[in-house]
Amino acid sequence: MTEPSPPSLEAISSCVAGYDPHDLPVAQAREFIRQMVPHVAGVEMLALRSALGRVLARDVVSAIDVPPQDNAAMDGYALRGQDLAEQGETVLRVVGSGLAGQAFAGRAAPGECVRIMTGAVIPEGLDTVVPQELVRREGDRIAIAAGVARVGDNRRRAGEDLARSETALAAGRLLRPADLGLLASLGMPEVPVLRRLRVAFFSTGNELRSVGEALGPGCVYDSNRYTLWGMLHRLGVEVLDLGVVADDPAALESAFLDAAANADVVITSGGVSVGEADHTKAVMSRLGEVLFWRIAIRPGRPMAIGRIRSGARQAVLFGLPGNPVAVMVTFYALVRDALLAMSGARPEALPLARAFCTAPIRKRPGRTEYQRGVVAQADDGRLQVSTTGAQGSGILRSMSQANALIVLGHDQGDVAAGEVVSVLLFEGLT
Ligand SMILES: Nc1nc2c(c(=O)[nH]1)N[C@H]1C(S)=C(S)[C@@H](COP(=O)(O)OP(=O)(O)OC[C@H]3O[C@@H](n4cnc5c(N)ncnc54)[C@H](O)[C@@H]3O)O[C@H]1N2
Ligand code: MOO
Repeated sequence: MTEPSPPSLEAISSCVAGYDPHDLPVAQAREFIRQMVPHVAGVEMLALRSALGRVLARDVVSAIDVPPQDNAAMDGYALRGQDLAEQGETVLRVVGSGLAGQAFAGRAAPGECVRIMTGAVIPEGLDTVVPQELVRREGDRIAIAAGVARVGDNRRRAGEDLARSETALAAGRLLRPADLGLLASLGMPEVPVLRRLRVAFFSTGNELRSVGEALGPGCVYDSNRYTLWGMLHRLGVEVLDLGVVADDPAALESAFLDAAANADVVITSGGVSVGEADHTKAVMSRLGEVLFWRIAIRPGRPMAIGRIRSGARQAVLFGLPGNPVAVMVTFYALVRDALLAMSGARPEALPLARAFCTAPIRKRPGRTEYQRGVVAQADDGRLQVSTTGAQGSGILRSMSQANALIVLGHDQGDVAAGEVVSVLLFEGLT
């Protein structure tokens, strides 16, 4: 059997309404990429802790009730709700006690109750737990005032967290700390996850020097491999750093072939604009099916997208612009979700918060802008945002100082002080 060949880039572009490679709105670029990227196959079983940040390969269905039995939510006394008097005091005899992991073995008759601790199984026939703070104890009796307890209080039901046969987590879930705990609560020592996506990356440009090297005249240090490494690492993909590649056709070709032979995705930075010195675009085109877009985005206008072949293998290519902020913005706006989808994860839209601007922002309609912002809580409790200052796409400091991206939509014009905008917060709890 042969694998069906993926649709050509031309076929995909004809399916994306409003596709214009010379001025491509971000939404259309994202839709194109969504249709283009294949998904990894291959499942491995991992010990629970090793599965953090990995993609669940199959639905996990609970084989047990969690909790397995009705149990107490408070330290106090388990009783029959029916015994609670509507008026006056209810007086009950204490006939034993139940601890978590050591249930009360006897039976409590009407008019009797059992001392119980949080997590202990509620004895048969009893249905209500009254916290000890609400009870007056005298010898082997307790007295409860009318109205302080109702039938069913503080009873945690069997299966109320997860019922047997219920889907606990669906395939495609990117496993977070709570998920590891949930799987552990089902007693699962191992979990099936998809293999990690392999992403190779390198920087192009003769002016680039690696950290630790001396800077010659006209040279700059290569920062893109560090931001890219960080963003990829956080996504949980396997990263393959192929270094800095000189702007030389043979060196570029060998780097692309190496990358495509060993990875599912190749990400480069630099050499995708209109400059004369660059061989990058020519080599990309020779080795695969590659489009050179001009996206209606700022920063990050030029970008190469396509597929590169190495023998029988084919890798998806993202040729990001060289400017350091453009690399990060295009990664978050266009590449991140694609890598998650390729990894088999169900895409979850990044949460956009709303904040008011402390100062006006200039914005031209007809492109999506991602300005670097600092979000803080204003005195009235609302979120406010201000830009980090100069927004040039070579000013990486703006990204480092920011704690959010201010996302100004395609049709948005100038923003007035006090106007509310969308912000993409960098840090979350997950
Ligand atoms: N005439 C035009 N010039 C430019 C255009 C345009 O449309 N017409 N677009 C500009 C935009 S927007 C961008 S973005 C850049 C993208 O150019 P390239 O992708 O070809 O990138 P380079 O020219 O190689 O580099 C741009 C800039 O970034 C620095 N750089 C590159 N790689 C790294 C790295 N790994 N670490 C740190 N800095 C890096 C490089 O030194 C350049 O300064 O083109 C504009 N020009
Ligand atoms: O699109 Mo470029 O990234 O602004 O400099």
